Amino acid sequence: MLPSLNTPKNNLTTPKRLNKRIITKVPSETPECYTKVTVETPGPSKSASCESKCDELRNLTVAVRIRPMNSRELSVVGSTNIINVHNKKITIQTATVGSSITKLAYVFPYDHVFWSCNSTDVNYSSQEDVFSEIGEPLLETAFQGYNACLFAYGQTGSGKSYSMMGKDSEIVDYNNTVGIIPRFCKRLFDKINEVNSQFTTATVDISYFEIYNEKIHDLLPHSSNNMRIPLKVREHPVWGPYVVNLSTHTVKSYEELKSWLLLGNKNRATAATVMNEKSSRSHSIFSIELSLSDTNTQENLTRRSKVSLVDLAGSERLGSVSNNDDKHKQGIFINKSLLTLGKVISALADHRKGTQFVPYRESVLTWLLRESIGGNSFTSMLATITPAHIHLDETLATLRYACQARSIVNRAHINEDPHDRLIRELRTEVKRLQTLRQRYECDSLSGSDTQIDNSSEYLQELEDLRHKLLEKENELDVAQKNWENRYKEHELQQMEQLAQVEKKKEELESRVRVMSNITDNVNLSPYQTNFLEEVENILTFSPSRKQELIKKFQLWLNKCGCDYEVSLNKCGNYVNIVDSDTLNKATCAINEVENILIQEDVENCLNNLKWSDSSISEVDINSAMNDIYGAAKLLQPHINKDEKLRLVFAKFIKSTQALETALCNSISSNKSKKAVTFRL
Ligand SMILES: Nc1ncnc2c1ncn2[C@@H]1O[C@H](COP(=O)(O)OP(=O)(O)OP(=O)(O)O)[C@@H](O)[C@H]1O
Repeated sequence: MLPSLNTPKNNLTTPKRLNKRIITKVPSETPECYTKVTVETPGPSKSASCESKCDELRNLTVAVRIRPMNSRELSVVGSTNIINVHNKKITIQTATVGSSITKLAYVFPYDHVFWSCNSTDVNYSSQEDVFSEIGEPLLETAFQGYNACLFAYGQTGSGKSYSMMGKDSEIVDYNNTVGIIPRFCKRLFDKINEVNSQFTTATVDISYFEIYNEKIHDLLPHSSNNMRIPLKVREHPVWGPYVVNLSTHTVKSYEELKSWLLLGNKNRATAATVMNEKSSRSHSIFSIELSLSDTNTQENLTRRSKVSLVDLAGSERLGSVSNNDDKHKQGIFINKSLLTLGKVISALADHRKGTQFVPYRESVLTWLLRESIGGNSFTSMLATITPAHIHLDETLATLRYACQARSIVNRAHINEDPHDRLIRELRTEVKRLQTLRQRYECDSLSGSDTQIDNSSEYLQELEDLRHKLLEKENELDVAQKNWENRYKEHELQQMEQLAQVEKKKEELESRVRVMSNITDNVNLSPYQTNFLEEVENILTFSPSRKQELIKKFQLWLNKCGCDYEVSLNKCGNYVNIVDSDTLNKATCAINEVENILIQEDVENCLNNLKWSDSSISEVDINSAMNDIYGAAKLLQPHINKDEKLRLVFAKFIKSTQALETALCNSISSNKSKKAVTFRL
């Protein structure tokens, strides 16, 4: 059942804070048997005074659309149209109550009323009329950087989907009967193309999902299987509630967006057939995120806005759904979102209670639409009704609901970086002061204006103005400089990060290149830290070149009078050097030997060596360990088959690695530099 909203019975009192009392006088020709019922609601307080400099307060804009009677309604005996529309007001004349001849007339004022019953009527509202009245203003606000939301509410079959979407076949050709969503998207791209010429870059991201039985389903999932997985809602500390893992798609044209829209509608329809009447029981939310960057200015100011276009589930009253107890309970569950929406609207509309608790989190729908209803958004509601007398109760409920929603005040602000905002505001202020100063100066020069004299008061005023302008210009200058510094700092950080990434990339590329070239007979120790140097050596030098270098090195050493024996290590990347007198050992990389061109190079190379008196060298350890790892690798496929062996094998590898580290550490602690003096 719908929430019990304050029913406009007799002279109902509604929020006083925002509006004057609207008393509709009963016209003199109205028969006395009609009791006039007046519903008092606030008119839209456009651009109401702002508490915060950057927030704009605005009431929810509420529109009502009346669809034509359908064949079922027309076929009812005595079928009558109970609705009259006059001057943005809807009057409902009820049937005779009981045995008395008293009739009731309910009057509801709205921001817009669309009479769509007969296309031949002069005041008939077409799809385009509806869009231009309630869709177009939201598009404008989205371009200014405000969030916007439009939701359609009404009884099942009252025309919500017709108004919001229209038929898919019509969307394909974009004919006159397409609904608000395709129109909004088409105009969005038309407008982007217009503003693009003014140095603005725009990005459009869309998402489309539905809520059924409190579960969220993505209608545009990356994989069709994902549609079945219900998604969760989380709360971001800054951006508020959002759907986790909801797919978003960046679109560059209306044509591209149209295909996503059609796919989403198809997915919704497919689910509807599977889940029995799902369409009228599910809420669908189509979201557009618009990002506009002003590339004309140095600061590249960016504004972002989110537009939510919502087709709510049909608001069936439970009494009309079923008398069966189980179905009744099911109905309560299905309508939970609408019940909570009613509570939320009631709480927000009731300003008398001040900042009372608003139960947003009682349903997924209200939680997700928190910012749209009573938050940072310009929001419109489209209530749809049928004029048929058989749906009087439903229609009255919808109209009361809509009437109450008019009292909700949203506080919206342009979504931009606070610094961008400061610069924008200062620019506007400077512009205003400049115009003011120019006007004063012109008036003063022409001296024609009798209003202005050259009295000291006037001169003082002009001086104050100049002073204020100078102050604001300085403030703007500082703000822009701060911005520039911040931008430079950020750019520097990015460059550093980029350099690190490049370095990593180079290293990885080198590894990939090396790995793809390494032959099977080259074993690399998993503990080698100078991996690249090691493998570069393997790749750069052919075996014959290495032998050549060893010979050349030996000759240099002999020539310098060093009694050292040199040989290549097993892997072919290091040169083993053994002092023939002491048997101390040292190693150097093969590329160091290649760099030796003159005697001084030999001296440098030998002086950098670390000598070890241990009987084994680091190279010996590496080579021996490589043999162990090689053997282990051969055994691994057999070991992998047995769980116990795998465990033992893992322990073995771990302790082997520990041994390798310990051996290497013990050598390096024994290493010492040795000054080499040549006996020339
Ligand atoms: N303004 C209108 N002009 C002509 N036909 C309309 C209008 N509004 C609705 N209809 C027709 O009424 C029928 C029901 O409309 P629609 O499906 O939009 O209702 P609904 O409120 O979305 O229903 P539900 O809640 O079950 O999804 C459709 O056949 C639609 O074409």
